[in-house]
Amino acid sequence: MLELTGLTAGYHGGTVLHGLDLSVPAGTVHAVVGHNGAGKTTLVHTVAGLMRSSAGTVRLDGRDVTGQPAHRMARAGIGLVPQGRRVFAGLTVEEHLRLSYRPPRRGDTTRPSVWTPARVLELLPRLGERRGNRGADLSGGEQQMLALARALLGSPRVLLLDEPTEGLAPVLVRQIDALVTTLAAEGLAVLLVSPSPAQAVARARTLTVLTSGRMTLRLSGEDARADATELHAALELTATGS
Ligand SMILES: Nc1ncnc2c1ncn2[C@@H]1O[C@H](COP(=O)(O)OP(=O)(O)OP(=O)(O)O)[C@@H](O)[C@H]1O
Repeated sequence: MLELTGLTAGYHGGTVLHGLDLSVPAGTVHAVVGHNGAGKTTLVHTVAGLMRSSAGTVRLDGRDVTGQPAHRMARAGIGLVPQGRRVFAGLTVEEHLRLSYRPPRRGDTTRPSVWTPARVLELLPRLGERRGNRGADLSGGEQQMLALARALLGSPRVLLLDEPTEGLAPVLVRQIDALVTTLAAEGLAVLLVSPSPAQAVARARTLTVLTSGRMTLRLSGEDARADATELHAALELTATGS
């Protein structure tokens, strides 16, 4: 379970994220939807320990991990799939997997799942076919799979997905969506940030609309699937979306 209370963060003394409260129970997807610049990446980076919050708390399965640096957040069980994938151009798939593999500490039985490179390749067989290829030679979809593989190899409790389908063809978007559902069913708490209400509505137990760093709407995925009018209004979209 990931719990954020009053989370506040920004850059150079300015505030971008204004006191966000949000919780993601294990085994569920919480989608944060908002336009470019709404603060989605700031949120993800703050939770992942890549930026410091100026107020508020981050709790992981009840434990306060606020203000821990990124490597400790990763150790504590936060897996980040960053926007833009961030794979190393010169390293092969196999090298990425080897370098990213961080088994849980001995005796830590609290992870929803333990991921080894072999298990990751079972989930993402395309990476196995491309294991000798360098990051630069992979397609966008393959790079996205590799970014996901890297996060899983820390056997996380929480998965932070920052616009995981950005720039991908519809068939790959569907594959990523299906993977998100599979991973949540494994017991991971998934925080998915997306500019696309369609993707969020399809998968999420709960949705939050973020506008200029503030929550402007929260609703259940079930309600949004039945009637997305309120969601679209919060995003200032027409009922047909755009
Ligand atoms: N490194 C930075 N230094 C200063 N301001 C920043 C920095 N990164 C982001 N911002 C500002 O913070 C605000 C929120 O940006 P953020 O990247 O979190 O939004 P986002 O919702 O993820 O948008 P996008 O979909 O474009 O990634 C924007 O006004 C942006 O200009």
